[in-house]
Amino acid sequence: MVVASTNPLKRSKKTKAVGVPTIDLSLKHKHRSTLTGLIVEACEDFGIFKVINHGVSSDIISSLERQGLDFFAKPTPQKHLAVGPTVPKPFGYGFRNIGSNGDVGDLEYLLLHANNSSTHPPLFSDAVNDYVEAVSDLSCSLLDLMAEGLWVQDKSILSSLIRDPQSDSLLRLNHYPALKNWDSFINGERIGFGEHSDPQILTILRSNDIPGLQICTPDGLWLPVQPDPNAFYVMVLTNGRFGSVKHRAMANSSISKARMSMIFFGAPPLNATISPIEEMVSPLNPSLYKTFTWGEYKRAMHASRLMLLAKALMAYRQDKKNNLMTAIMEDAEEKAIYSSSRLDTKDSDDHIPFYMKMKGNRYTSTFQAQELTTIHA
Ligand SMILES: O=C(O)CCC(=O)C(=O)O
Ligand SMILES: [Fe+2]
Repeated sequence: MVVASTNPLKRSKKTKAVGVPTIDLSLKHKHRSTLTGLIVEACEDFGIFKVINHGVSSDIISSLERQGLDFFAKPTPQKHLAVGPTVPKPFGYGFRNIGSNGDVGDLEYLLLHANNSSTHPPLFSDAVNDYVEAVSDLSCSLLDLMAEGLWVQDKSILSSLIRDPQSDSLLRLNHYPALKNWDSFINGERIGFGEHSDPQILTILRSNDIPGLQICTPDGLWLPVQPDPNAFYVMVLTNGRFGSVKHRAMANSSISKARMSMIFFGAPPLNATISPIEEMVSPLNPSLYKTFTWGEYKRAMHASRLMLLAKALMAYRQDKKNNLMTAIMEDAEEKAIYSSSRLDTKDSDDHIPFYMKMKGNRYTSTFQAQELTTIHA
């Protein structure tokens, strides 16, 4: 099955070409084996591909897009209210706005549990459900094709995890507001969503026509991905053979239009055991990871992140005068060097949104200092 890969992506020389491979799903019936081969190649060489003729109705996509944009256009208190006070963290509405001196540009988002409608904004729950159903089906078709391409005996071994009613799949809407004026662009490129690899089985991303998404090549070069509102971008991972590509999103550089991306993360149920697909393991290609459940994996990621953030907060408090948080920390286990970045001057001490980069596992996150204090106490 699937596990996160910390290995660099395995790519051949031919992947130097700029551009992401396109997978035409209309070939599914007549040219199936060609298609499965192309999907496997795209996963191995790029870690990302674009899907066209995917069969998801444009009405379903535009309905969620319209409702999402209406939601983000509301004043902030109403956005919090619209998702409801009972929604447990981390679901609901979040924002990241760390000001003009910070490393991160404007981003706000809505994070929903795909299978738990209590996390869906009641105002557009139907649009969310329709979209989730359509992209889950697409994910399952792609995973079945992938399994076929890998000559895995049980073709539905991956898709059955997503189909499971208990699957831990998520839906995220990211909103990158338009620039207020060209002056806000004087600092050049700003990062809207820092570099990371998604940990789930697969990611299905769709954005409107405003650019922003970038992927990282094995040489460390950032390549912009051309936005295509009629297509989906797919990232997949499994036992180091397919590495989910490292990516980031730049803050919006359009003065007239917001960028909105809608991202489905297909994940197993929390209690599902995560181990490599049997056919992928051999004496020459042993399992890279010990077996654990998806829930255990998520908890471990969360714990290491919290530890890091607690340290960063303490460093920030010690070095508040110049408002620059330079917390360089060594993680005892991983010996990874982490660096963090600047904080907003405008927020109060107890409520500091901050952003940091962990070089060790390339995870970028924004947390509220308030939450941290509680956790740390
Ligand atoms: O908004 C985007 O285009 C990318 C966001 C992303 O990578 C994520 O939400 O995991
Ligand atoms: Fe991502």
